[in-house]
Amino acid sequence: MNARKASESRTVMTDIVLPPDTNTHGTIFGGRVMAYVDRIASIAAMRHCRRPVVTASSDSLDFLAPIRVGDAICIEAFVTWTHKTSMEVFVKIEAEDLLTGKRRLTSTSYLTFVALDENGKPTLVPEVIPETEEEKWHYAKAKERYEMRKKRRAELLNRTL
Ligand SMILES: CCCCCCCCCCCCCCCC(=O)SCCNC(=O)CCNC(=O)[C@H](O)C(C)(C)COP(=O)(O)OP(=O)(O)OC[C@H]1O[C@@H](n2cnc3c(N)ncnc32)[C@H](O)[C@@H]1OP(=O)(O)O
Repeated sequence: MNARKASESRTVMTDIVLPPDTNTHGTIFGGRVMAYVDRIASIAAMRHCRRPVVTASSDSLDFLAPIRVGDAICIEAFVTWTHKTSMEVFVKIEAEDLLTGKRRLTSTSYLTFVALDENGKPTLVPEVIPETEEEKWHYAKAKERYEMRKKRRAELLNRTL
C-alpha cells in the first residue's frame, strides 16, 4: 500500500459563529465545536485512506479561549501517523476576529479513526509521509500516544467498577 503525504489529507473549514450556535455567554457551544472537530477530522481520515471510517477515540479537548458570536471559527485537520488500521488526526481550532483578522488558538486535539472494509471490519491503511516541521513534530511522538491510548482502552475494558 503506497504511503501518502500528510498534506494530502489536510482539511480546512471556516464558518461564522451565529446566535443559534451560541450559549447564554454569547460564545459558541462546546458541543458544537466537538461536532465540527469530528466532522472535519473524519474527512481528513477518509482523504488519507479513501475508505469509510469510524471515530475510535478523541484525546482531551481543552477550550483555551471562547469563540464569540460574529467571530469565524477556523478548523484545520490532517492525518499525522498511522498504525495498521488506525489513523491519528490532529485538529487545530482558531477563532478569527473578522474585523481585525487577528486569530487566537482556542483548542487542539488528536482523534483516532479506524478504516473499515466492506464487511465493517478494520482494514489496513497507508502510512504517512510527514514533510513540514509541524507534520514531523506530530509524527515524532505519535507512537507514544498510540501506546498510551492502547493502555487506556485496556484499562477501560478491564474495569469492574
Ligand atoms: C449510503 C451510505 C454511504 C456511506 C459512505 C461511507 C461514509 C462513512 C463515513 C462517514 C464519515 C463520518 C464519520 C463519523 C464517525 C462516527 O461518528 S463513528 C461513531 C462513533 N464510533 C463508533 O461507534 C466506533 C465504535 N467502535 C468500534 O466500532 C470498534 O471498537 C473499532 C473502533 C472499529 C475497533 O474495532 P475492534 O474490532 O475493536 O478492532 P481492534 O482490532 O481491537 O482495533 C483496530 C484498531 O483500532 C484501534 N482502536 C480500537 N479502539 C481504540 C480506541 N478506543 N482508541 C484508539 N484506537 C483504538 C486499535 O488500536 C487498532 O489500531 P491498529 O493497531 O490496527 O492501527
